[in-house]
Amino acid sequence: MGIFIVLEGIDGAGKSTQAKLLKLWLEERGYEVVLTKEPTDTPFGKLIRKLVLTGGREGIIDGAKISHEAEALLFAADRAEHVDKLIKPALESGKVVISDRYFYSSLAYQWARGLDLEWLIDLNRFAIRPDLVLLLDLPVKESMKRIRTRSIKTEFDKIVELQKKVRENYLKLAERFPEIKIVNALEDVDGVHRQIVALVEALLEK
Ligand SMILES: Nc1ncnc2c1ncn2[C@@H]1O[C@H](COP(=O)(O)OP(=O)(O)O)[C@@H](O)[C@H]1O
Ligand SMILES: Cc1cn([C@H]2C[C@H](O)[C@@H](COP(=O)(O)OP(=O)(O)O)O2)c(=O)[nH]c1=O
Repeated sequence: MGIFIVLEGIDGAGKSTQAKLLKLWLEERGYEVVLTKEPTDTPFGKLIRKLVLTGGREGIIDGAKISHEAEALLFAADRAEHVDKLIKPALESGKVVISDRYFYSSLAYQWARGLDLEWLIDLNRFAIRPDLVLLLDLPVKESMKRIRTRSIKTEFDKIVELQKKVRENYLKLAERFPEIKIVNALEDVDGVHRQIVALVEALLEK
């Protein structure tokens, strides 16, 4: 059976940067690595980007923003296919799977939108639990600097408010799910990579 590692964190935490570095580090040590992400690049993921990530401008009914429940169901549908068609087969063939976001994003973000956490956990019960979840944690003001969010003031304040709630949710989830390990994402790229390597080495030694 392969090894399943997930990177989580608020927008701009450094997940994609670290996922690429971790893939290289593992490949240099002879592991076969599949790097993937959620939302995926399948039709499900494309639909999510169209309906959800455009701020719902292209909502199903005359551009109306879709409900948070429908959003959660879309992310879960994308994940069901992701697990069935990519993650499970890759693990069964002994590969290391690194996913940039997974069901913990649904818990942190959709919970921040006011949905019931237990419902969200139930909705994602099919999702196989990773061996290690690397939570890249940092203050929102730093992450916002990194992604240089360009938006009008009111929008920006709303984004910051949401990201603060999401960060708090992730930290609460880390108390509930032992597979989540907190990484100080404030350090420079190499400093964050070194923290991640230490956690992955500990996992590989198990
Ligand atoms: N440790 C770091 N310190 C400073 N900037 C970083 C760090 N890690 C990534 N960045 C930069 O921050 C931005 C967001 O990084 P990215 O990996 O895309 O984050 P995410 O995938 O979590 O949204 C990119 O411009 C990236 O180059
Ligand atoms: C996977 C997932 C992501 N999200 C959110 C987190 C991010 O704000 C957004 C995905 O953005 P991001 O991870 O940056 O993907 P992309 O590289 O396509 O921009 O979707 C959820 O709300 N729930 C989920 O289940």
